[in-house]
Amino acid sequence: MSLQKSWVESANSATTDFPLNNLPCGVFSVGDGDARCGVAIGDMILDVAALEAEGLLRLADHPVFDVPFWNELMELGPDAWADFRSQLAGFLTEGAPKRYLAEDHLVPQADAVMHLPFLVAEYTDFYAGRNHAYNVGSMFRDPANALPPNWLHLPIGYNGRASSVVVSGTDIRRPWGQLKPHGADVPQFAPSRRFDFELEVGAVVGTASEGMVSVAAADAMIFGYVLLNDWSARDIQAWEYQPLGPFQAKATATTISPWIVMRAALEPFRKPTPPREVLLLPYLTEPGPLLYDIALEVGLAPAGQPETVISRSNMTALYYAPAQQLCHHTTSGCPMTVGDLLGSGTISGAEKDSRGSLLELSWGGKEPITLGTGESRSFIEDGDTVTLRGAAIGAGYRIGFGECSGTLIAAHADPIGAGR
Ligand SMILES: O=C(O)/C=C/C(=O)CC(=O)CC(=O)O
Ligand SMILES: [Ca+2]
Ligand SMILES: [Mg+2]
Repeated sequence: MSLQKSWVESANSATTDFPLNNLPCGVFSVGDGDARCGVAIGDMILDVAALEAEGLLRLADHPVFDVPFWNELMELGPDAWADFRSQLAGFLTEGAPKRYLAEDHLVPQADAVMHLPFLVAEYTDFYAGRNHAYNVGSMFRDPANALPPNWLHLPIGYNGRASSVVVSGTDIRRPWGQLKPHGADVPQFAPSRRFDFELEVGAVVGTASEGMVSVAAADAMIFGYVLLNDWSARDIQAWEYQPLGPFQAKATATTISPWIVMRAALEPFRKPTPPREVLLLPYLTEPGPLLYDIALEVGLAPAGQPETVISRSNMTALYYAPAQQLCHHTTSGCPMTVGDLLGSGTISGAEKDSRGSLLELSWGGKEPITLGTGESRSFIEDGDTVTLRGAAIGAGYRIGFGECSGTLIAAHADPIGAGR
């Protein structure tokens, strides 16, 4: 696939995240205006809510963009998603006769504030990166048996909190929690001292299900993907997680990118999951390539300082693809809902500088990393900004997500106003 040219000049650059091939879905506002659905094109946003309101864009017999979230388009299903993309191409392609209709509805991204792009119905986080699972298992448990016995047979997950999901740019407050420092006899209630990020891709479920669905059907249910940072308090996690898994450690916040990249935009970049180490049960086998070649990176910038890229990874390091996770999620008959968000699990590569969390990069704090500024980090410090970026790289173009960024701010001095 090559670059599809647009008359929006900035969309034709090899460095923009948003060429015509992409057309990702976001929600934006300008000044005091209402939040509305828009599509990124180069350094602009096409106001699709305005196009629909003027009768220039029509997807159903009722409006779907009269609300500031994408769930109503998702609900129409995959045929409508494809129809939407082709109607947009009719406005934005180089030489498009309908150019003049779209020109009035372009807004510079620089003037816009981005909001959560969809109503997050429910949020599940998986543990599907083999290197991450191996590393965490080595540190938290037993290096000789780092992978739990079930790990190579099923995608492990836990039910997270949809209410924790925030859009890029939202400050994250360092949480308090119950934790038990190494060597201490009793737990304490204190601000987390080992606050971390997790580099993940989130799958946005666009079609509801009842009963079990196959892996192939699950793949078709996915509307698109976001970058996702599952902020994690490692000290709270290490103390609380047995036997039911993460709870408060991962409930503070989950940051997603402002743009949902639709599945169609990623089709040219499909890649298979890595070779199986043990045969999967038939229901989980991969019917065709289910991952995408998406280069990922993490930047960390101390307050007022330049950023250092501290990790480079790729979505292809996942052992279980989102479609396998979604299929497994439905095995119990669990109904999936439009707007369900599935975190992929932390995507760590095999190399040291491709690890997707500070827990791994600093090996539990034993090997702090050095930033370009000369400072070192074991975990995130107050004022640090962590930014995830990701893009599938084509010939002369890239399909990106925009930045998935958040700044850690100091813990409340006294979270329940009761003194310490
Ligand atoms: O092995 C554990 O105790 C769990 C570790 C995690 O970090 C859970 C998690 O969020 C899964 C992931 O992002 O891969
Ligand atoms: Ca996670
Ligand atoms: Mg979370």
